[in-house]
Amino acid sequence: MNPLVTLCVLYLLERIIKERIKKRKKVKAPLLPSPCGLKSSKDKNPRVRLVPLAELLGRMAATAEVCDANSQLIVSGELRALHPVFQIYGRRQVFSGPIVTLKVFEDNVLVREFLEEKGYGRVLVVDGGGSMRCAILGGNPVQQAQNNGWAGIVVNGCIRDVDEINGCDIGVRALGSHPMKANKKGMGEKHIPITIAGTRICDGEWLYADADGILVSRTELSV
Ligand SMILES: O=C([O-])CC(=O)C(=O)O
Ligand SMILES: [Mg+2]
Repeated sequence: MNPLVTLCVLYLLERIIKERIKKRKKVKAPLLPSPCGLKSSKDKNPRVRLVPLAELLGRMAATAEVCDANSQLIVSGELRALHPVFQIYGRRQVFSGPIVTLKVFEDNVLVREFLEEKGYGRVLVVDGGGSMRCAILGGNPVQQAQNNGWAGIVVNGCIRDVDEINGCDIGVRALGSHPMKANKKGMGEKHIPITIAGTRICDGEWLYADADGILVSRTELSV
């Protein structure tokens, strides 16, 4: 073959292969914010993807095992355990996912707003200031969260419609239940660092929950 033709063919082949590799690298899931304290780098930034429940459960080690295998991360503060103050609700006892933080006080408008979004396997962590005077999460938004693919909801406050919530395929943790509803003013702050159950938690960190307790990790843990 003419050397010029050979060169052209090789050049074209190289371009086709490079295009294919580029297409494969594209990830469609949304990019999460970097947890506070982490440099924002694409490599360290966890991406959310839809994970089938079976795969999720298959991959997730028990929180006790995670603690035993990661003493260095505990010493450095990258892995923390929430104080054991939460009651367990919802059908999913074991759940994990990237964290979305929300701070409200006796007001549930922003809680509902978040759970109306697609969840992509995320966990909504709500600092409700520990209020024992009303419920900031009810059965309707939990149903929606289940249908929208949220993995779980952790509430530093109270919930209501417990029977309904216990029928939902999602993990819910809260301090307790209360029959009274919350205000509807829409006050609160999204995606800010919060401190609940003795633990500082940032948006974009990872939460792992099972019957033994709740862990928060700066980054996704390989299990
Ligand atoms: O209405 C409320 O504030 C809470 C509630 O019961 C629900 O959302 O189902
Ligand atoms: Mg209700």
